[in-house]
Amino acid sequence: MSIKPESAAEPVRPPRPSVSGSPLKVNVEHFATANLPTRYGQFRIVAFKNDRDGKDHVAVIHGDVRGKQGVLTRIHSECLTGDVFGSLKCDCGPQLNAALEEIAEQEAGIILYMRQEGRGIGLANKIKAYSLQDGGLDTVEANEHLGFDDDLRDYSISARMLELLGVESIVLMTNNPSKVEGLEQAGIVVDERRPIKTVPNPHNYDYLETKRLKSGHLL
Ligand SMILES: Nc1nc2c(ncn2[C@@H]2O[C@H](COP(=O)(O)OP(=O)(O)OP(=O)(O)O)[C@@H](O)[C@H]2O)c(=O)[nH]1
Ligand SMILES: [Zn+2]
Repeated sequence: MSIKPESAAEPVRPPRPSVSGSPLKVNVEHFATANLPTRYGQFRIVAFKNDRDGKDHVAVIHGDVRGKQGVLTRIHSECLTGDVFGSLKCDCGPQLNAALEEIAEQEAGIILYMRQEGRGIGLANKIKAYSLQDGGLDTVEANEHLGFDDDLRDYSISARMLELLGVESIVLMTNNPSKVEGLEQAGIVVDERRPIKTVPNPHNYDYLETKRLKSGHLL
């Protein structure tokens, strides 16, 4: 039986990107578009294929974004535990809800849902990192203990997706300055960063504090 990286027992290193280096060369293609009525409002969902990570990334779009400037945009990294199961260990679920709500109120806006689970280390490795955090390590130390950098994400695929959607510039909903930097390095015009606020809880307080102190998040 072949074991894919995300289910491997030992950490498997994804290709080293990233934000601080030159943007990766990647071909991204539109694959399919469909209507997506949601409890937040009417969206369209666009699926893309790329030749780099083999993952199906999607854009969830409200209104007409082509040719527009200052399009309100959220680039959300997949978090199965937070987005689907309502985990209180992170702020991902509330951030995704807030972004969908806010974008549905705009004339036009985009959520890129990027399959960069665990800041790029994959689901199984993230759970391994969680088990180390159960033992007292923080989120950065746990990644390092497993032999990964804190953040393996690259924003080249996101940038190509935005180009294919035809947006001229974006307002990015994020607290993470390296996301802005990564997108700009990949050629996207970011007019403005808009903070995305959630209410901390006792389970994610230390995690958010580590992101602020060690990862430079503007919380
Ligand atoms: N490796 C690892 N990944 C985590 C952990 N907690 C959450 N994640 C992942 O982190 C990603 C979200 O990254 P964050 O740093 O919270 O936020 P961000 O997307 O960089 O910044 P914002 O735009 O402000 O939300 C998701 O892919 C989660 O699965 C953890 O303890 N370890
Ligand atoms: Zn999360």
